Amino acid sequence: MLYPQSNDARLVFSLDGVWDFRTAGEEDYPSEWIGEALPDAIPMAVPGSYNDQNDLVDLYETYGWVVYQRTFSLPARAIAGQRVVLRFDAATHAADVYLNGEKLGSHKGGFLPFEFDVTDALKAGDNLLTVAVDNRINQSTLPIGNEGNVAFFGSDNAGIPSVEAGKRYAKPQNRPNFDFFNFAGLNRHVELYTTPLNHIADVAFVTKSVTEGLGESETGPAVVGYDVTLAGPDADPAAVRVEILDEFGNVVATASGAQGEIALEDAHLWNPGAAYLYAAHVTLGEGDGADEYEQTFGIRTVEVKDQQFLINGKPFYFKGFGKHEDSYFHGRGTDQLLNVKDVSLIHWLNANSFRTSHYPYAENMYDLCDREGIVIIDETPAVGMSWPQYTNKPLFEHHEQVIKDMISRDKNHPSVVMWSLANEPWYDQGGEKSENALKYFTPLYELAHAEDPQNRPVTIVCCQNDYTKDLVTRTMDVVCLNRYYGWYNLSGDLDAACYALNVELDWWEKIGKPVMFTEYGADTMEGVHGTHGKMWSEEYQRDYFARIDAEIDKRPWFIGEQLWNFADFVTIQGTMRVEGNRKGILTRDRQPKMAAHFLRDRWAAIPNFGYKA
Ligand SMILES: CCCCCC[C@@H]1NC[C@@H](O)[C@H](O)[C@H]1C(=O)O
Repeated sequence: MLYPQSNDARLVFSLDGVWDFRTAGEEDYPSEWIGEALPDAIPMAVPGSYNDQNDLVDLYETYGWVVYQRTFSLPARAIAGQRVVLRFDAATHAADVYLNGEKLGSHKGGFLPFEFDVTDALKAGDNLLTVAVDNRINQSTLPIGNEGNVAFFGSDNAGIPSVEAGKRYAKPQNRPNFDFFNFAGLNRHVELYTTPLNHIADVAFVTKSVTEGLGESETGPAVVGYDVTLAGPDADPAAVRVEILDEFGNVVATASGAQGEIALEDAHLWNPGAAYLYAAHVTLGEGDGADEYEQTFGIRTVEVKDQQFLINGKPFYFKGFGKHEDSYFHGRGTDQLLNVKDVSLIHWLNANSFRTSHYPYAENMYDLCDREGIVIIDETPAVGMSWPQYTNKPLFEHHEQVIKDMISRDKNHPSVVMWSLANEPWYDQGGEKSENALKYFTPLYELAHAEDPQNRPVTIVCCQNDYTKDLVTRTMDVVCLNRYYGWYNLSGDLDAACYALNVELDWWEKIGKPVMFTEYGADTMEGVHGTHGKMWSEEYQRDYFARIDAEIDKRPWFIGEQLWNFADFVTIQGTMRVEGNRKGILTRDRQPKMAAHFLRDRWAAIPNFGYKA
């Protein structure tokens, strides 16, 4: 799905700003709100989660529907004869969309874009846009919500009559089976855009070959494949032209036709830490009615081979973290200033990568990472899964759609090097053997490979299950481990933690796949210290990474360290969370804890390539 773009053939009208807003409740929203002005509305900024934007109404505890509304008008001369499309970069978690009282449609899933052709639904003058958004999560949504139970890390004394009576009495509420606050609403940009009737519907770029071994500033022959998808009553593939522009805007190659291959003699490769972006200027037809779209792309290859993760044929070492889209006031809302600041902090830390834990992030961040040479593991919102899900067919079908939509949206980003199907699906306990999980995830693994024109590696991020019984993780292209030796187990004892880690790594060595950490860490309250740093102190977090890293350095097939987390972030309230999860090496307002300085020095000495070669 192409991102909206203004150019000689297209216009974009942003609908960001302050909308009208009402909470509606868990059952439904009043039908009279659909086509009339919202009564007693409060202001609500878009993009942004609604949860933190108002202190008169407790929006933190909202459960069910809220309704956003605004009017807009478009210049008739600007849209005459054009398609007009209404696009939501995301609406969390489900949305019903109405224009001038007529339902345009609905969308399920809170982290990927969806759009409606509104060409025939628009009227002259003011148009009334009403969007109902439902924040409920359950056993059939991604992410997973508990039903009639407690949230992940929630506290309980099940079975005690009074406690059970209290749980029955409690008002209906979301019980996330995941460890981040369920920020919701129109978290991302909303826009209208135009295209000609015959238009470019999608473009895909694939690096077919490069000159391997090129130094980061060297050039050499490369071949790029392209595929332009058209739409419209008489869109003609023979009318497609492609110009490839280098970073200075010089045309370095041209092609015609909707599909083909382009050979570049002096190609600059996209490398971690040394990004090089080309722009493909795609046109359909000429003169009035012509369409055009400019798509950036990078020339690079990605491959798993001999227990190494190769980018442009060189063994890459992941240095970085899991992150969240999470910030004061904005909640999970797109905050491009924070994206720019976080990228600067990734550079300051001498890191080179992150995982989009635990959902696809806003496109703006991937664009930034493309130009800054930061590597991304792109993850679906499948977090909190367990044995009830592996036989849930409607959920499986939703999961398939999410994978297709995520790959369709992100396929051209050179920064994206691997797809993560899920975070920490739970396998054992409860009697579920992971055979059901294997039957659930194997088709999704194959789907991700099939959907991706670049056929990137596919993984699943595994939780601290019994790895000897985990039939799924070992089938992935890369073994991604979330491990907390010295925190959730062997707590405070880093000697025992390192011993246990090595027992497990000895086991993985026999599996013969590349292995990396996608989570490891310790909750840390900034300002808590000790000469013999105990848990929650800054010294303990630093010592934790120093000791664990010394162990993984001994394993040549251990290809990366993405710790948990880049920064502190908000979760549900609970006995194990102090204003959220404190495993950040930065505070939520992005100030470094002691471990950040340790890691900055460690990572300065670890090259992007060849660390273990
Ligand atoms: C036994 C519990 C295992 C929890 C594994 C650790 C969790 N992984 C997923 C993340 O979203 C959580 O924030 C992290 C944690 O709790 O800090």
